[in-house]
Amino acid sequence: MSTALQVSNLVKRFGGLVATNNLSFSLKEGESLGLIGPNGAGKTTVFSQIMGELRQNSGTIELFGDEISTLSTPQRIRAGVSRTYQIPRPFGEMSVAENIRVGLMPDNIWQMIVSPPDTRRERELALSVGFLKADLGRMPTELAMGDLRKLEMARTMATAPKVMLLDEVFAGLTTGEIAQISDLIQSMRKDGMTFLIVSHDLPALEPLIDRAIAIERGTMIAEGTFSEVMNDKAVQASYLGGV
Ligand SMILES: Nc1ncnc2c1ncn2[C@@H]1O[C@H](COP(=O)(O)OP(=O)(O)OP(=O)(O)O)[C@@H](O)[C@H]1O
Repeated sequence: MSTALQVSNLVKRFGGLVATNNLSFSLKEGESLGLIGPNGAGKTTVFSQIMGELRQNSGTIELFGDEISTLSTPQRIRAGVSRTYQIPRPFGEMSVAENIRVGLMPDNIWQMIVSPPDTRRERELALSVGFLKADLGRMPTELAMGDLRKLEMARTMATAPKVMLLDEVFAGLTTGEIAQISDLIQSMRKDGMTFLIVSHDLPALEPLIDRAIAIERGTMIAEGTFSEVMNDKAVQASYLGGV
């Protein structure tokens, strides 16, 4: 199995704060890795560097063997990595269907102008995350947090990623919605999708991952199976310290 994502010796500083401290980890194709750590540990900052929304001070990020650090965010999305946001970021003036359409847009500007929207695929993606047909025309302002998170998933899936970074996809969801998104992630795993998942909902996270890494103040403190990481003394101290 080839390596999908390789993060090596990543460092990110915000002034005097070291938010990512010489962090290295890799994901094999089709693997699902949990990234855990208390509030402020630096999880979202890692996602932002992988996507190119933040530039690392040093270190490398390789996607399927190619260094992607010099690429723009849209170029990285085209290369096959896509993320959801902890705070959903829909286009406010666009409906559910139109938000998904943005993710489905072809790279080529001319194709974008001449191709009609793929409404069948928009509907398919919306239904797969749990929307009803009647929801397609709804505007983000009408959506509850659970629906906004579902829209994040659908928009991310629309870019046809090979590696998906999921940031707190369960926050604010009902038990039923968590089950629905979990089922969706599991079915994508069966189809070979590679995942890096951040979640404070550890019971929901556990069945979705093959391995976990724990970070504190940007530094990796444990790596292993979910139970190995959760039983690690440094991880337990880190969570207790964060309460
Ligand atoms: N743009 C920024 N400028 C300055 N400091 C930042 C910036 N973004 C994040 N930080 C700091 O970097 C550290 C890591 O933040 P980050 O949001 O990555 O943590 P996190 O693990 O995702 O937290 P949470 O679980 O609360 O979402 C924190 O101390 C945060 O205050």
